[in-house]
Amino acid sequence: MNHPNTLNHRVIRLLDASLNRASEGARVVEDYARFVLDDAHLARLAKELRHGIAAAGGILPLADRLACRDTPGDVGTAISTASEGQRTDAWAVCAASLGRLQEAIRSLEEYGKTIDPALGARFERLRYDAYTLASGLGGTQRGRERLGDARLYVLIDGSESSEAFARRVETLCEAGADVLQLRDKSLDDRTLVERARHLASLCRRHGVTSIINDRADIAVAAGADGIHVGQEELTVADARSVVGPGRLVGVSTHSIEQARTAVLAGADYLGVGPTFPSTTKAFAEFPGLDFVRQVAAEVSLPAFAIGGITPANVSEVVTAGLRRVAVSGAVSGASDPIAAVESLVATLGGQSAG
Ligand SMILES: Cc1ncc(COP(=O)(O)OP(=O)(O)O)c(N)n1
Ligand SMILES: Cc1ncsc1CCOP(=O)(O)O
Ligand SMILES: [Mg+2]
Repeated sequence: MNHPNTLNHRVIRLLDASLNRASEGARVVEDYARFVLDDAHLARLAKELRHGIAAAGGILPLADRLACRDTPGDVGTAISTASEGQRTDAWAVCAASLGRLQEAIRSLEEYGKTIDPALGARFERLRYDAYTLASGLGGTQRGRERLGDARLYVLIDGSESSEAFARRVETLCEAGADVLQLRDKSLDDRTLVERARHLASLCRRHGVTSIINDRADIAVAAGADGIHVGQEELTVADARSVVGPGRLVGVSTHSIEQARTAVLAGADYLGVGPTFPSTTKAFAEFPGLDFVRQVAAEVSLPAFAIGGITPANVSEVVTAGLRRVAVSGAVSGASDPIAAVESLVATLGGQSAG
């Protein structure tokens, strides 16, 4: 390995500038996650990345870096582009910094190899960490923009007929549901896609989000807004490869580790549960309200608590920190589904959904 003092001082100068760029970029990203999103998970990852960059750069003593620094003589300080001065909002600032961060780490990786191949490999790993962070932030941003203040998410089956299904969808849209999911494991594919088309067009008319459970192909064929996948089904990447960037991909999660993984995979929202015993689906384990509290404490991606939630217990979910819930039995099994929707919406209302 070359000792830094024996290196061409111009390479040290370049590495010094890239280290500054990378750690400053990571700080700008960390500030967005921390202060704009209130997202402890992504802020922690950005901070860890910043520290990883500083630790890898520690191979160059600060005294050597400063000795080689020549800001007044830097020909690049006078070069600027019009787009650098224009940032429409805080996300545009964060997105630009994510790009700069990745570029700076790439420069550190390539020129770092001239000091020690292991340094190049270290920055390569940090570059992948930066890509993963970007995916988590991008998904979080997209999910928050697409789902806004959506609070009540209702899962429905395909009903006994097309007409009954359309009536049910209309009723739930008018009553105040924000998201409707077609979840029917018994219908044949032709009937499923026919119901899914009804769902997509009626929801679009009412400004309600339409989701298809499990089936990315049917979501695309029907023109629905998105797909929901479980832990044993398509991964976010595989679902995304089918539905594209314009549709939502939601993921069921049952632990905080699964929630963190789904965020970094670029999910647009999370299902968080099961919260309570459900009459719709049997479960061996219940992460319950503790899991709701964990997600609320560190994830800013839209997260819907699910499982056994009713008008009678929904306030416990709100107290635990989530104002978004997904329900099935509480609405479909109610003698008065409209009243059930209205009661849930009333309890979930108030401050921002987060
Ligand atoms: C919003 C929402 N959350 C969780 C689920 C459950 O999905 P999954 O774990 O894949 O189980 P099935 O619904 O496929 O039985 C969901 N559908 N929606
Ligand atoms: C599909 C699913 N996944 C977790 S809970 C659940 C069922 C939700 O239905 P209910 O609100 O009736 O418990
Ligand atoms: Mg599923």
